[in-house]
Amino acid sequence: MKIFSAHQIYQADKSTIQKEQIKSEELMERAATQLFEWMHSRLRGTQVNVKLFCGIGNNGGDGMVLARKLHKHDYSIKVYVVNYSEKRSEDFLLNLERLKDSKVWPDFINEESDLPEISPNDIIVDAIFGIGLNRAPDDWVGNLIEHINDSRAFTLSVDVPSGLPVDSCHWKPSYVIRASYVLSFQLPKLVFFLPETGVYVNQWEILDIGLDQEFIAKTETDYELIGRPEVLPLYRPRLKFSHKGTYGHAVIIGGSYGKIGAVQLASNACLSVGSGLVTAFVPKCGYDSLQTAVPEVMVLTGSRERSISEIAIPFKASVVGIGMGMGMEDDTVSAFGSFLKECTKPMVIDADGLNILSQNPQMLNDVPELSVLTPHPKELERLIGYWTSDFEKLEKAKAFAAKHNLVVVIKGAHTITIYNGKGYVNTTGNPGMATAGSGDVLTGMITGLMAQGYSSVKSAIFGVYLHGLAGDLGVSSIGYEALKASLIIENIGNAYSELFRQPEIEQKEKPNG
Ligand SMILES: NC(=O)C1=CN([C@@H]2O[C@H](COP(=O)(O)OP(=O)(O)OC[C@H]3O[C@@H](n4cnc5c(N)ncnc54)[C@H](O)[C@@H]3O)[C@@H](O)[C@H]2O)[C@@H](O)CC1
Ligand SMILES: Nc1ncnc2c1ncn2[C@@H]1O[C@H](COP(=O)(O)OP(=O)(O)O)[C@@H](O)[C@H]1O
Ligand SMILES: [K+]
Repeated sequence: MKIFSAHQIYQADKSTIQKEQIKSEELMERAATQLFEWMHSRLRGTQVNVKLFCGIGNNGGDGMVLARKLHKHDYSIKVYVVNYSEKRSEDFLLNLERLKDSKVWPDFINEESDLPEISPNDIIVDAIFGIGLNRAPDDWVGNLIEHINDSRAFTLSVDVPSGLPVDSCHWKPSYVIRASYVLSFQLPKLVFFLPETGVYVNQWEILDIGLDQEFIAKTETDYELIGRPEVLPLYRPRLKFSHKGTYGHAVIIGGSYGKIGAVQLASNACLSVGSGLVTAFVPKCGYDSLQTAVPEVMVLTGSRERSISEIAIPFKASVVGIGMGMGMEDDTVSAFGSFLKECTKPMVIDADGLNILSQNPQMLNDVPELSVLTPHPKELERLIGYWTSDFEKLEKAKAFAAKHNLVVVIKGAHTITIYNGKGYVNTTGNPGMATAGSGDVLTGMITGLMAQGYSSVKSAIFGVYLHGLAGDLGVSSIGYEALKASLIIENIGNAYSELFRQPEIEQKEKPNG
């Protein structure tokens, strides 16, 4: 699903209004009707106190329409207009009048007003700011937002949590609504998925307000949300008359004394995702344990006992995944540098491979184009330098990837794959995956997909998605805390199956036989 910038959403709005020959107030009515129906289908007339905090722009206008509809259906409501500016939008004013016509009189809150009482049992509708936020709220509005957050009442945000910037603008973390639930119009917003801003969004859902589909389809976006519909077309079915050679021979290079497990996890994951053959290259100390732990993986060793001091692969590998647990001994660094010079095919570089590149940036020139780098945030910072916001991080990562023609996988709760100026935001995975070795598993999976002939960027997007899905299936049986990286590997097969599982409704509708 595409992720639009605020500017693109305004354009989609405009295009819809023009094409359907409707007034903007009708689009607002449509959006707010969706909000109302969402609430009404859940509350079913329950007598709770709904307190609506509405700004003076169109987000506030949505709140006005919602209030009118809730009142019409006999809900107990109280409406507050957060009067932060004189520049009220036309549709806000129109719907303020309509609300008054239906005999609801909002309280106007300004700098001088006392903070309204909120009980933890109230339901708050947050319609103060939407995608129009262009600077941090004034202190008195910020104090009101803090007051709402402190109330611990269930808070339903309209479109976005108020105070959260949709695109890069100045904002203040304490002046953002901590939304229990966000009902966002038509398309998801990038900030829902970034570590700094995503924490304000507990759960979110998209409401289809019928924006111009043709406009949405033809608009190029900087970011895309990757879910099942996006990854299914990437899948390449296994062929009946194929053999193990069809699916490539991957080589996983890494490990050092005490860190052979990283290679074991990566090579096991590489096999489980479908690579035809996998060879691991490790220092001598890793030989016995690897052969015992994963008999399907072939093992080559260097001449040193505890670390890699030279890399020699006596056959043509389809793809190499390198770096996990490898260490940064001087010999290892020079072996890695020489190996990069010899390689021309895209590879996957992780962990110490990335750290070596950070310390020896001239080596970046030898990294084959279209290689996949899989940094976690600390490794990324070593590569691209410090950033002051997630927006800046993404821009720097895009510039870095473009400069070297690489795919950069920024790992995190929502891993983002960067390639060719675009970011692909993953939707699978869970906090149980914040555990030792889960990154090694990902590297193995991406390498294994490349071995089978998937392109670098498709391997990264698909691998990240499957990895998260395998983690989600893993925690479903044992919970977050107990998830170990090896259980992610065990669930790779289930993750593939899950991709093709029919939703239950469709299954029920299938004719018998
Ligand atoms: N296609 C859509 O997505 C639709 C959007 N609508 C609503 O319209 C909203 C956007 O409305 P607006 O553009 O009026 O913007 P907002 O309602 O988000 O903000 C109101 C105005 O306040 C000003 N402002 C920004 N930051 C401020 C600050 N810190 N202090 C004081 N003033 C500030 C801005 O000039 C802005 O236009 C969306 O979030 C959504 O709720 C719906 O009504 C209809 C359809
Ligand atoms: N909170 C989380 N939610 C979803 N996925 C997560 C979370 N924390 C970590 N992960 C995933 O787990 C992996 C961790 O990788 P990494 O930090 O390199 O671990 P390691 O070095 O131990 O292998 C990444 O793929 C990351 O996206
Ligand atoms: K809002």
